[in-house]
Amino acid sequence: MSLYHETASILTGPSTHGGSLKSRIYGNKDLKCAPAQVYALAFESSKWSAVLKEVVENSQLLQTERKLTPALSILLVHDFLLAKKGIALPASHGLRAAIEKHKARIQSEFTRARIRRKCPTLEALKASVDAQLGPPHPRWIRVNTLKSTIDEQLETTFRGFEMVPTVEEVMASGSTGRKMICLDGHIPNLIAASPGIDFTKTEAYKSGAIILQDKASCFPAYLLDPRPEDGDIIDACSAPGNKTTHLAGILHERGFAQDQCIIAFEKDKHRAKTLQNMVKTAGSDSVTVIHPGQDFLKTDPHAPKFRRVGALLLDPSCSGSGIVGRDDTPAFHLPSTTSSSSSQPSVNRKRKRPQPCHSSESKPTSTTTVVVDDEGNETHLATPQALHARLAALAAFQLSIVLHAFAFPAAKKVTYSTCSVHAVENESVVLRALASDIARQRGWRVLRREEQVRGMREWPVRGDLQACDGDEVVAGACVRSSREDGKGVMGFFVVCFVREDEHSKKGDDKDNEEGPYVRDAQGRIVRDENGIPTLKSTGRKAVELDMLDSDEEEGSVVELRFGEGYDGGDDGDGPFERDADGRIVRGSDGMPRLKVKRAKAGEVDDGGGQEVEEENSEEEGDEWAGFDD
Ligand SMILES: C[S@@+](CC[C@H](N)C(=O)[O-])C[C@H]1O[C@@H](n2cnc3c(N)ncnc32)[C@H](O)[C@@H]1O
Repeated sequence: MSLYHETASILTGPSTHGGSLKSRIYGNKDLKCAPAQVYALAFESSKWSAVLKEVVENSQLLQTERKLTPALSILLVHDFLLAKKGIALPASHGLRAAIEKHKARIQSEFTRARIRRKCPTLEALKASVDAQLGPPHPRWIRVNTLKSTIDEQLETTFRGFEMVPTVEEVMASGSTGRKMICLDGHIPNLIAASPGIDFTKTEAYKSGAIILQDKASCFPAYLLDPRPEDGDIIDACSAPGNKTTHLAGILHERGFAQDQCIIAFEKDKHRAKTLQNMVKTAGSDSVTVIHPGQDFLKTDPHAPKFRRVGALLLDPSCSGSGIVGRDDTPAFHLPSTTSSSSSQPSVNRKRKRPQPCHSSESKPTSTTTVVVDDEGNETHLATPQALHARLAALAAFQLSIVLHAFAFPAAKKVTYSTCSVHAVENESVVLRALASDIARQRGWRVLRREEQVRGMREWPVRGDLQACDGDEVVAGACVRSSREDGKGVMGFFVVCFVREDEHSKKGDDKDNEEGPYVRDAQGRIVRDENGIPTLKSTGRKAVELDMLDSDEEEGSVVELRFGEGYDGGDDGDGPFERDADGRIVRGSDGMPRLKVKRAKAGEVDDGGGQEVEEENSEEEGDEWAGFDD
């Protein structure tokens, strides 16, 4: 089979098999031609196909040359007009002859197509066609802090790269061949590198020291802002594990609380294997408990093993509309086989009419909508009804995931994200979740923009106000990104929900965003030799040990490290007094009230101090779930 036949069958074959164009070509063991050659032809012809479609239709090629199919005509005309060496077939070959005998007409139709686009030269037309692809996507690389540091990577993997201040410069370097990087200004430990550079062969990639992860995909773990005092963290929909390992990296930098872990669910057993591999390579297997093949929706939030779950990351399956064309493959436009120039729909998208050179509106207009499943397989939905039904089903599932997360008793923050651009999967799910009974009962609300971690607070693209029913707070809390906004990221959406009782105290006070404890430059809580954190509000330790042990028998001193075995109580609630809702009772300075047996009246004497009260006498053999931040 010739290069043209093989490429045509890839481009017109069922795109629901095998994922992206690149993976369909490189993963195809039956290809006779070199995959790189097939990919180059497929990519370039697709890129030019809107122009070439007009050339083929207006020169009536398909009506006169019956052996040509629409796909073959685009590929052959592409090489005839634009490839340096022309059509890669012997001069006597029937397909080449079928094109070359119409040489004059094809060339004049090509000139007409250029003039219709108001491009004075071929160079201008080429620039216009390239511009339709949008700015090239940078390579986003997250340094895995479990295994390496930014400094180490700058000295090794990125040695020889030019450091520039903006991602725009990095994106532009794709066409110059220069190797540039910039440190991202929003997400810690994230690097943007020049488009097209393959890092999968590097030692750092193979060892898990770097992870190739789009910037937007780093938003959820960063926005969730996991902390030692959050207790266990659930990643509800985990595979392949980008966000699971990101959570681990953030917690590692802050210092995992003892026994604190990430609980990762993945319903699909096959994808769970990928997750297991990724978690292992990233070096986070010791802190991650994977539930392969387990449906998060079937978990019991009230099960004892989840009682310490303080935060959940939800990244459920979605329409994938934000990642269409993630391998930067443009749509493949097919010419009509009838003599009318009104064409059949393109395989992906078609333009309504040619756009002039330098037009800011020269993007193709969608005619069919593509949804991408978790494996990267694409399905083309031709009618608005089909799309509507698909999105409604997805949104119902996504909402159920959010509401299920809201039910975890100790949960105080939840992020919900999709790689969809559709409001029905994004802002609408947020509104429906907020209006739910469980959200109202338990006090769930959105984490307002001004309360978010710095990088997310400063990210400029926010939720759609109209889709939020005009609610500016909700729209501001929602974080969006799109491939078209020139920031080099994929289409994405994320929001964080918090429990009202936990966050209402913080208000707009930026100093409080780090929680109530003093932290060092790395964000780790400052503790004394006993592991006791120091409160910002008082500058004192959160709990004075000596108030516990004065009447204690030797060896029965309560250890107050996060999550560490606490043998001072068997009610599962740890050493502090709790109210009817299970919340730790505090004094006016935020100090938790101890319920340790026989402890003396060990108050904190700064005015707002409280007494350590005598409590349960059966405080043995249970674990303490950590400070309730
Ligand atoms: C968008 S992907 C998650 C990507 C992942 N968070 C990452 O960053 O690498 C959604 C995943 O959720 C899984 N999934 C879907 N429904 C689920 C459920 N009810 N319980 C657990 N996993 C589920 C899918 O199999 C899929 O692997």
